Amino acid sequence: MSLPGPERFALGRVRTAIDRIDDGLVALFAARRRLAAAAGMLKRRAGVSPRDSLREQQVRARTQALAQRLALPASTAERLLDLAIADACQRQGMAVDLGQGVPLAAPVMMPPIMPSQTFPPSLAPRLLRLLPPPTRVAPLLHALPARWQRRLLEAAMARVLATPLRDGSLDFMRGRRLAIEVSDLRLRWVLELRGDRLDVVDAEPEASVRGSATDLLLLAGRLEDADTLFFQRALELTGDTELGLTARNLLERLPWESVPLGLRIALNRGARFARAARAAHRGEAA
Ligand SMILES: C=C(O[C@@H]1C=C(C(=O)O)C=C[C@H]1O)C(=O)O
Repeated sequence: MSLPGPERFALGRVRTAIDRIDDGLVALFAARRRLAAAAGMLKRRAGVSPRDSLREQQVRARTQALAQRLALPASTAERLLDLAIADACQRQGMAVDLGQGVPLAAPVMMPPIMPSQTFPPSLAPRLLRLLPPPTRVAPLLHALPARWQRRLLEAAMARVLATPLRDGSLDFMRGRRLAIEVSDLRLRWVLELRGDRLDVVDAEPEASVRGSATDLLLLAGRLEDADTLFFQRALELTGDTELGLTARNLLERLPWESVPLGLRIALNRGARFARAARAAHRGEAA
């Protein structure tokens, strides 16, 4: 196909974006399949029928409502759901039939799971192992436009670092560039203090802090301190050590009480969850 230069260039960019979306679709299907396996395991343990046509109707209705909002044709959404539900049924060892032929077993109501109810210890790691590890989530995150990733990170930092940004304890970052690298998610952002906000910039960093998503979450959620993580080589500092160490000290002294409570709880829960999932994947007791 011979296209003039600008069109060829633009088509290349569009196709790269399409490839990312396709990666995201496959990653999402893989994640859905694992969750279906978890649902299957729970239903088996509870002794209820694996097929639940009422739930399937709800799943389809929700998806159609979203498809309509996003101007996706109803027939496309329907075929997507046919595929997803057939895959879930197959994963749970059911005959794949989308309700057109064999009559379905009557749906069985499952007892609601109470918030205080926790999974028995033997079940939790098995369920957690069904979640995709961060390396599998990476293609999904890469499907998000870089601009959105930046905005999310900038908004999160503005909240977490509101107090040090106001009281000047971040002034050492002015004009300096520090990178945060999430190794297993293959993400890297270079941060610079501009005015009264930390911006994600397109430039080479002077220093980098590198760690896995779980270790960085453990640090942010205050479940692990920076020294321990550096000592275990779970966190790595490269480049200008002084800048890196000053940033680390600031993290350590971060007035945690000034971080909004909801965010603190979310970080703490997220970090605990990531730690338990990692332990389950490694086959350790969490
Ligand atoms: C995943 C489940 O198992 C089956 C598959 C469903 C789905 O793919 O959404 C929904 C109901 C069940 O027939 C479930 O019960 O939630």
